[in-house]
Amino acid sequence: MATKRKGSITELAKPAPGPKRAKPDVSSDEDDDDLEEEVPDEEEQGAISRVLDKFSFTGARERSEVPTSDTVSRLFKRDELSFLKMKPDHESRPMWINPRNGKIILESFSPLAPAAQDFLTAIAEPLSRPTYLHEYRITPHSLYAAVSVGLDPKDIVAVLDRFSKIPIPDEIVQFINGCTGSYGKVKLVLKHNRYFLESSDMKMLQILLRDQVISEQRVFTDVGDGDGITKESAPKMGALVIPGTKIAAGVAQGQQVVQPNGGENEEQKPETAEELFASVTALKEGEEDDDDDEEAEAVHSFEVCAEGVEKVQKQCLTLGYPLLEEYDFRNDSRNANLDMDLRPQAQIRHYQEKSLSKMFGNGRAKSGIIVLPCGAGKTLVGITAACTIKKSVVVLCTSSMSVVQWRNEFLKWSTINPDQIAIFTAENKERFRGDAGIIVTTYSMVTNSRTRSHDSQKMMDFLMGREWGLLLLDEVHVVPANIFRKVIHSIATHAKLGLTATLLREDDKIQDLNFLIGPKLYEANWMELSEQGHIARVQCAEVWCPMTTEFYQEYLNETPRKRALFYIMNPRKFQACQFLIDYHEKRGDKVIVFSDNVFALAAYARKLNKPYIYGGTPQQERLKILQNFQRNELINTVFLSKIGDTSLDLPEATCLIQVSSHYGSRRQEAQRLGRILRAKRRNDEGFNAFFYSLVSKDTAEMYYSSKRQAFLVDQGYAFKVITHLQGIENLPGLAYATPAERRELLQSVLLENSQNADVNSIEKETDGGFFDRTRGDYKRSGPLVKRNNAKLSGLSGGDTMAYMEQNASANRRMKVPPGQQNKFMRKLKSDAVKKARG
Ligand SMILES: Nc1ncnc2c1ncn2[C@@H]1O[C@H](COP(=O)(O)OP(=O)(O)OP(=O)(O)O)[C@@H](O)[C@H]1O
Repeated sequence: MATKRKGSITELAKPAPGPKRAKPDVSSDEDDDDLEEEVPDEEEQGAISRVLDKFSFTGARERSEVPTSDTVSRLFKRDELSFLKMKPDHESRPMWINPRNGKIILESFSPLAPAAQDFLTAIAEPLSRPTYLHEYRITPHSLYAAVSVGLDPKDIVAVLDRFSKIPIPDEIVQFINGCTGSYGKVKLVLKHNRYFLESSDMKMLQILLRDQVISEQRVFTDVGDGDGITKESAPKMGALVIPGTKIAAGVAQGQQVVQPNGGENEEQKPETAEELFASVTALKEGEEDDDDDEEAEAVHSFEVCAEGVEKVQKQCLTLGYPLLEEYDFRNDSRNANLDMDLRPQAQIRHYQEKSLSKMFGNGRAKSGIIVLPCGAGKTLVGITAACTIKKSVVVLCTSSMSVVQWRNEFLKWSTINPDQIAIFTAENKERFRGDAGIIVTTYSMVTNSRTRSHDSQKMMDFLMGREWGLLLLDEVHVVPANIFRKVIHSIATHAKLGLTATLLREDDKIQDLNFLIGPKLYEANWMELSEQGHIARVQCAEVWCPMTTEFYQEYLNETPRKRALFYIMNPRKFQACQFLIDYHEKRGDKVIVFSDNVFALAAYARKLNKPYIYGGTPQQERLKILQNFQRNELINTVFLSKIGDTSLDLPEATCLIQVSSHYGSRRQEAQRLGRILRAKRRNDEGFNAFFYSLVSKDTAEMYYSSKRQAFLVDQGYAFKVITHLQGIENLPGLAYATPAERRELLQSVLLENSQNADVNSIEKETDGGFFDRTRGDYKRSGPLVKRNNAKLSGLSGGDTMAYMEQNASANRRMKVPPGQQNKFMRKLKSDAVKKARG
């Protein structure tokens, strides 16, 4: 495809020269997603939605053109496209574009589909990609990302027209032009620890400077201080041309081969789909290396203060001029080089290379986000980016376990000297040797300022007192949480690369990543990677387990917040779990059973005589269990709480059974599936990994289950429903087979429910601390124990992740309205009021 591409990313890094359903009857404060993620701040949300509104698809068409003459068309609502005139050769073209909402539907079985898919991932957001029809949507953010990787609006329209069954609607052309006109024209550049807004279009900077929010953040620089605009010279910015400066955006636009609306130059008309796509994208990639041949263009700039960068970025987005962040690392002589290359055995896979080419397309490093499925090798992508930039790096991870894994992966894949890669966790506060190096740490280590020790503070001063070449953000979807976003600007870094498999949050803050980190540079297709054998093929099933009469009775009698334990501990669910473990162990599979609920986790594991790991399991014991699981033929099943959701590299696991989960979290479902996507035997013909979600029938769990699956279904996974497990009745030693056993189990569940109704013990895994349920306390000193009002999520391992937080609005939501407070609370309050009044 990329005929003119000169150097691959691998070479660069190698040594030179070489749908909504009714909610169940649970109280609102039990909704997981509210607990887990913040309600968007109105002001922040407004900024983004204003931009989106500015470019939204509305208009008369939407209401008037939905046909009413037949009964079927109505069902398609806004996706009813029969009014559109098809091109005569529409059958050979793979795509429809909906003029009402910018939605694109792609026939994935068309011979042109692979090329169209490559193009669409560059310009649109993938919505769903099942087997035959894929859905994408063009949004302002997706177009911003397209421009940032070097695409020109005219070319975008032209290629769309080539693939489309209908002529490109005017609305779409206007939308594309409207969104892209100003994108990528203004850049945020870090030079000598100072931030500058840079543009080759002076008028753009003038518009920005007229804005009060931006001008307040401006720093006036001395005359002759390089690129700055002085206070005196600011009004006549036309005079401020920096001679000999290269093209600002660094986005070299290729020669236009295809023209809008099918008006292509016949002589240059590309023959194949590949050529067509290459004419727009690959050609540019090749040409972009020809920077030196380009005519030098003047660049204008002004400085903004470091503390005001987030405000400026947000305001620029609001005004419709999103900032592009690029790092000219090859010409950075101020920061020391880090002697590090990829080892020869590191063979970057094609999708890894493609994602990195979006970051380094023009020889500079663009900040942004790369989205790859779990187990597809995000770590190696991050390492390759670091080896390409060859400057100091900070890596931020979600847990101390992944900190260790990241360091090990750096040592495995790169030639970095072990002295030059240091770990900053509760146990380790080393620095690297020499002028340049890598620090791997957790988000919570750099944000937790209250309990900081002397050594930690020294380390933080080190992190914040120097310039870094690259900030690698693992699991970047956690960044929009208020506690983490501050840290992004306190570490002065030239380039930021966010990595995630699941660019989704249940709140709307995922959009904030566009200005906190940068645009989404690349998103891989899960199904495609699984077909190519890079990740395992997975069979997904939801197993419906009927509730036993006695459990269902108690379930119905309980208040919504106490119901969960009954559907989790349902004896029929337990039996299904036992049966599936037995079946898969006999097949030779290695099985992981997930339970967020720690009581259930321990109860299931003990009854089945299997090892289990939760937040309170000491590090040594965890490692021992995991090693046994990997190497010992007798240990084929391990039970894990939520701590196993992410960053656990267990290539042996081939079957996953989920008995309890974090309500409707789509992200958790995807991350759990990720644990078996690394299945070692994935390349064997006909080999599948298995993912079972056990759901108690006719309970709230069914609602949550369908909500959880939404993301994976959009990625093309099909969930089968199993209503009966053949042969379960005949399993020797089937647990809870007699009414007496089931009654006993019910008693223990009732007891557990009443004991834990008043205290919510929140496990915390950060900084090596953990909640020991047997001792009822944390094993570390410091204010790590958190007790608050009854919340069932605390019974689970559900609060272990570093990114968990309760914000003010969540607390507000939990507040009981004055009239509904209990007597004791009312008395306390009135006593306090009386006391205050004297
Ligand atoms: N190019 C490659 N060649 C060989 N092995 C690779 C390559 N890329 C990744 N791997 C291996 O694939 C496995 C998964 O990689 P990695 O842990 O980086 O996945 P991930 O995308 O970070 O997953 P998760 O999101 O679940 O953490 C690792 O064992 C890694 O060594």
